[in-house]
Amino acid sequence: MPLLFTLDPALPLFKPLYDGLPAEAGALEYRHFPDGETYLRVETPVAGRNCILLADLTRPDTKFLPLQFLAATLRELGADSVGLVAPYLCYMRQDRRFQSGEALTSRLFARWISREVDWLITVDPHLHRYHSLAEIYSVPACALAGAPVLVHWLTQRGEPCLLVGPDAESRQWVERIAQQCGLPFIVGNKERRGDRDVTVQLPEITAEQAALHSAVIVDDVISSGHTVLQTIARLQAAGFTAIDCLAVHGLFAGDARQRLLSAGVRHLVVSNSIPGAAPMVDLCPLLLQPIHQMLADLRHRHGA
Ligand SMILES: O=P(O)(O)OC[C@H]1O[C@H](OP(=O)(O)OP(=O)(O)O)[C@H](O)[C@@H]1O
Repeated sequence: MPLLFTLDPALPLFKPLYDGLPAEAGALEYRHFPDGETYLRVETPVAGRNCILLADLTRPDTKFLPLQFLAATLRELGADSVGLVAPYLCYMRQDRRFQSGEALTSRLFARWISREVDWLITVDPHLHRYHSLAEIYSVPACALAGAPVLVHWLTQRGEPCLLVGPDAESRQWVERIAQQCGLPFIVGNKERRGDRDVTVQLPEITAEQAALHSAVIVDDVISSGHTVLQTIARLQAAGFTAIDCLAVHGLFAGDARQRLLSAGVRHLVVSNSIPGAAPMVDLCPLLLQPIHQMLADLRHRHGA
């Protein structure tokens, strides 16, 4: 049976994964010395075992080094393999040098992760200018689509609505979700001038679409919230009175969540990829089979 480790047992996906895999929970002592450096001790014997690390990679600059220590220590202690389940994969948006001299952090981060683990599973990792994680990750890396759980939420809600993708990139998931739910959709056009400076334009809304009065904005990530705020403003100007927002990853930088609610979002729903206060849809059913598959592939590669 594999061992499931995490540096943060309060992660919303830890217990569902532990219950669903099945796996044995790996015990750790993890704390910080008074100067802030990490102390880590692996308490469960790991020699000859397959280890799965569940990690929250939001604000990765403080979380990545402890994760590296853990992965490297598991290997030093004889683990057969170390796999990473990072439902939200950080450092995917700097996917090219937009200006000369910029650090290509997506590629550098991928190189470091690929050194530490045998495989990676994540959900909707902002594959925009990259088409596959294999372009930057040198270990088997599986990018799952969160769409099925979003479809499930929309289907259960059962309210006719217009689905709205804020930008060209969102077409890939909005179109698929709309087809599966039998709902109409539109896709906007976004111009980003800075971290918190975006403009979203929506195509002309037909009388039939406007008559729905209800819209659901669908996106992969909410960070500063400005993409969604712009989209809300355009929808309100078009007469929509019930606006919901459905996203896979709710980063909610700063006061983004409050700003969205103040702007009039009725339901703000994200997945349990990231701990937070928003209502959540559960990614666990998506993750279980791919984790089994990664472990089976490993056994196959090792000739077991
Ligand atoms: O909440 P926000 O701060 O607005 O960020 C969230 C938005 O950012 C991402 O797209 P991005 O603008 O990075 O698209 P790009 O890949 O085209 O640059 C993402 O797909 C969201 O639409």
